[in-house]
Amino acid sequence: MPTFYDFVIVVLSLGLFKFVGDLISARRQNNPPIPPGPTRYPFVGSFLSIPTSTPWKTYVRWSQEHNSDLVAVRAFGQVSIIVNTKKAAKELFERRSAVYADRPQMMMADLMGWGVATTLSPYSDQWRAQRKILHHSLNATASATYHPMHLAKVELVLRSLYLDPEAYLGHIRHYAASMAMLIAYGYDVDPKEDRLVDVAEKAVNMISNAMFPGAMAVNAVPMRSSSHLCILSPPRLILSTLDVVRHLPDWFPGTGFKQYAKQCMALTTEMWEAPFAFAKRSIAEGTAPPSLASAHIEMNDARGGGAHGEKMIKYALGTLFSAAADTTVSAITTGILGLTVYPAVLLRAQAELDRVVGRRRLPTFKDRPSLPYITALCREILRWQVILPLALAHCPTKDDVYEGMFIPKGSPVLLNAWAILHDPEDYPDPEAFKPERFLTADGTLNDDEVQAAFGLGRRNCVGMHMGNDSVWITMASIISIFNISKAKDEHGNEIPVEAVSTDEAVSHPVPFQCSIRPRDSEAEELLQQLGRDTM
Ligand code: HEM
Repeated sequence: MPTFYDFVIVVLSLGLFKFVGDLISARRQNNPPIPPGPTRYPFVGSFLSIPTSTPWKTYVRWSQEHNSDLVAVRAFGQVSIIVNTKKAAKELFERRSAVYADRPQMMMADLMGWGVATTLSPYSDQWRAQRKILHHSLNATASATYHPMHLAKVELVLRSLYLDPEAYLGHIRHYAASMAMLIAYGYDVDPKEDRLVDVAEKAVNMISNAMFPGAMAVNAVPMRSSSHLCILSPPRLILSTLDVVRHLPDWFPGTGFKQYAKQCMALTTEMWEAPFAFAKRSIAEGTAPPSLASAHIEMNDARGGGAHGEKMIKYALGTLFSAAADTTVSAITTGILGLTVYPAVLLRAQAELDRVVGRRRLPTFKDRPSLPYITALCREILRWQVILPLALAHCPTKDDVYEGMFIPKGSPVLLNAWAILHDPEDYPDPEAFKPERFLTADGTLNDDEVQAAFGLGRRNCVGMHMGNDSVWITMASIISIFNISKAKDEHGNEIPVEAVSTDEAVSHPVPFQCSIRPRDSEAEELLQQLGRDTM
């Protein structure tokens, strides 16, 4: 990881451009004021106030202090805007979606090999081509065709939890990775150790760390505009700065980040290429199982899409794995955390399952309409510990004004999904894990599908149906078979569990211990039956 020295060098070099930045922003003097925010000092602006830990909470506080839906951080001439209310988020990301469909481009993401991913691509033909492939493969109807795969993989999760409950996180990781790899490439993941999964997980971790505020000073150098970590604005000027920084030799002080980027680039290259090469090889050998890769390669060949079309498929499917696996793991782990800390929720969920499904079989997707409490529980998981608390940064393609506040073209605009999903007006007692908040008085589901957890507007999550399916079937199945509670130490005392999540772009519960045991002999019998069927 880069050192503090890297940080100082990059910040100082950015400062050199402050004067020119001011000149350019003077052009905008006639515009309304930017949204309020923390005190801005000469030269650094509000750089020193940018929070590095749970920033989403600090942004809510600023929003309340200034009585404003939007707050802004201004540092070294660059403005980043944070959208903290549902009203403003709907207006900007949904009603003005054509303006807010772009992503800020980070030099660091590009150096790490992530610039081609659907998630981080600018609003461009490349993004449209990849989004079309993913939408075709992940819309509600397509996602329903993966239900049998979910059921088979969830049985493996249950069996693994039975045999080795302490390693629950590994079992969940295996489930999420194997679903994504199977759907995308027809590739069956090795449960013990799998090179392709290992590589992709490491690459995802590296970008998730690099995108978090304060994690990587070089994020301060944007490529085309910037992200909320990226601190300077005038694009052309920055490009020249970027060229200097990017091409400095590795021994040059302050360029430690390049090593980090190089390590990641090796991983991302393998992540894009290796599984796709596997799919192509199996097509050529006539052994390819049905997968998105084989379907899209066939369609691309039929329409003469050539090498460019194939590249789009490769990046779209590589993105599928990287976007699906980590988020799904975080959601399911959050569910286990919620049940560990709130035992009454587990009992109510088990009662519903017992009434509707009984004890002699596992729940299936067909039971979903009759299990509103389980669905409410899954919504509460996504609301309670928001998985991407600040979603992914958008940026406007032209200058804009919201309620008298100026939003400069190209500035990173962040959806504070955490703020929206923890607004006490909509979610009283927001820190508590209460699935019933999604039920009406007569016990049916209300119409709040926690959209903000999946982002809003044209760049919202294209995999939300598959994400919801994964969380729902895994939670329903685990709850129907296991009791989950706090683990005990060697003296029989409960080990306390704190519901805290990590400071990353994709936030995960901080590792915690829990006890996962079959509910009773009936559950154990069912588990043994699964063992016989799946061995
Ligand atoms: C519970 C699980 C998931 C959560 C909470 C989640 C959340 C999100 C969020 C917040 C965004 C950013 C939206 C924005 O910028 O406004 C996003 C984007 C995205 N997600 Fe998900 N996601 C989940 C699962 C998945 C799955 C399973 C897939 C694929 C199978 C997927 C694929 C994507 C892609 C490709 C994007 C980028 C969209 C774009 O930039 O056009 N996600 N997701």
